[in-house]
This record gives sequence, C-alpha cells and structure tokens, in this order.
Amino acid sequence: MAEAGLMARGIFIIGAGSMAEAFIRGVTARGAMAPERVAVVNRRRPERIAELSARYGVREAASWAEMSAAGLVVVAVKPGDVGDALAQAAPFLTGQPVLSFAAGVPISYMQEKIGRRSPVVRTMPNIPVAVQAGVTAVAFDEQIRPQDREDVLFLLRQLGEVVELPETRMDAVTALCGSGPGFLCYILEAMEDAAADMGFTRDEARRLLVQTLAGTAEVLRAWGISPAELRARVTSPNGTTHAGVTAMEQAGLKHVVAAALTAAARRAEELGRTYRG
Ligand SMILES: NC(=O)C1=CN([C@@H]2O[C@H](COP(=O)(O)OP(=O)(O)OC[C@H]3O[C@@H](n4cnc5c(N)ncnc54)[C@H](OP(=O)(O)O)[C@@H]3O)[C@@H](O)[C@H]2O)C=CC1
Ligand SMILES: O=C(O)[C@@H]1CCC=N1
Repeated sequence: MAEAGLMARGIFIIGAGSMAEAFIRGVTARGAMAPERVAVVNRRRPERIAELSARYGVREAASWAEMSAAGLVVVAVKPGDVGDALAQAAPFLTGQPVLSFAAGVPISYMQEKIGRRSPVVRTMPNIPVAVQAGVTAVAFDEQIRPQDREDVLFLLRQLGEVVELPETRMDAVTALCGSGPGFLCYILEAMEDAAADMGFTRDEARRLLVQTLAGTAEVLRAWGISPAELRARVTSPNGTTHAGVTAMEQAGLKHVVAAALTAAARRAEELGRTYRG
C-alpha cells in the first residue's frame, strides 16, 4: 500500500504566534486542511494554544514525538529561535518537508540543524497572509518530492498569492514584499499627516486613504495595466495629479524609494549572514 501523502498525514506546527495563527486560519478557512489534523507545540505560553484551539479547532500536540507521523512540519518561530527549535525537532523527523517562515534563515543552516533528515522549504510571507490576501515567496530545496511540493504550494495558496523563486532571490523579495506593506504604510502615514494639515480628522483621512489604496490595487489587477499606465489615466494635462507628481519628482521620490528597497535587501542579506557561520 502506498504511504499516505502530506495532506492525509496532517501538519505539526512549532510555535503558536502570529504567523502560526495566520497559517492555521488560511489552511482551515476553506477546508483545505481539517483542523483536527493540525497539532501545535509552543515554548512558554500554553494559553496561546488554548486560543488557537478555541478559534480554529486545532489541537495541542501530545508530545514532540507526534511530529514523526505528520506530513508537514511548520517552523513558526522567530529567526533567532529556529536553530533551537530544529535541533529539538531533528530526532522526530521522518523525511517529511520542514517549512520555515523565518526571515533571513538559509536552507543550508536549517539542513545542518536537522542533520539533513528532511527537505526544507524556506518561505517569506507578508502580513496580508493574516487575511488570506498575502504574497508568499517560496524556495524549495532540491530534495523535495514532487507531490509534497504540490501539496505545500496548495496549502500556501490558501494564504494568498504564491511565487516560487530560487533561494538567491529571497533577500530581494523580503525587501519588496515582506517589508513592502511597511513601506506602503509609511507613504500612507505621510498622506494621513498631510490630510490632517488640510483639516481632515484622522478617521476621515484613514477611511479615504485605505479605500483609495485598496481601490487602486483592485483596478490594477482588474485592468491588468501597469502603475505607470494607471497614473497616466488619472493625470489630466496640467491638472492636479500632474502638479503633485511634479512635486514628487522634484523631491526625488523615486530615488528615495530605490534607496529604501536597496537598504532593506542589504539588511536582509546581513541578517542572513548571521546564520552562515
Ligand atoms: N509577523 C510577520 O509579519 C512576519 C513574520 N515572519 C516570520 O515568521 C516567524 C514567526 O514570527 P511571528 O509569528 O511574528 O512570531 P511570534 O513571536 O508571534 O511567535 C513565535 C512563537 O514561537 C514560539 N517558540 C519560540 N521558540 C520555540 C521553540 N523552541 N519551540 C516551540 N515554540 C517556540 C514562541 O513561544 P513563546 O512566546 O511561548 O516563547 C511564540 O509563540 C518569524 O521567523 C518571522 O521572521 C515572516 C514574515 C512576516
Ligand atoms: O522587518 C523585518 O525584518 C521582517 C522581515 C519582513 C517583514 N518583517
């Protein structure tokens, strides 16, 4: 008889924080994974597991040994805790994929910690995965079996878009998509401040700006056009958008944004080096 696949064997999650919760919510929301097939362990806060059980129906793992039977092990701990968590997990791994959300932690480091007992899947999600509208970049190591790869992609798609990339692109995608919501929010903060100066209340400004952002993203997607084309469509000759964009150009906004992305990618690379020994 063929060995049961990843989906039938269920998921073992190490860590019960925000990313674990976003993943659980995503994979259980539309029935991709039955919640009773998801087992969770946490380090110090048992109340977090109780919360996740109450909200989603997942269960506390009876012990770390339960991991052996799982089809997928998810490491949802802070980057600095990945080494300890994987060293603790290693004896219980039986060749099922180990998926990590940790920013900057390379596959080679994780493989070393688990004594190469399982294929590793390195991901970089962004915060909108919490509402199933995220982007997750994913890099597989070569050992992954084709069916496991398909199952992992299916599960990650429950959190939003999935983009498969070589691991060498992870620092750049961390800057673009991992930090991206932070950069867009910084621009919105500036627009909110300007709106306050124009006499709007914070609440009014936020309602207006959030819908402007969401609507712009929606129209870009629906019409399949580039940001430059959409900008051209809203820019009347010598009109208001033209005046505003000219002020942005004069202030060097494109250079500022390029510098921000370069700084973020460089920092991702520096953080990654911590794990290269
Ligand atoms: N949040 C985000 O926007 C994003 C997060 N990520 C990545 O996701 C990962 C998780 O982040 P996040 O969920 O925000 O972190 P949290 O701090 O919310 O959660 C981490 C959890 O891991 C638990 N933990 C730590 N070490 C162990 C261990 N050895 N065994 C069992 N449990 C352990 C902690 O337990 P306790 O608190 O009880 O000690 C805590 O519940 C990070 O690596 C981060 O880089 C990636 C992209 C975006
Ligand atoms: O700021 C950070 O370092 C992490 C990685 C991507 C989003 N947050």
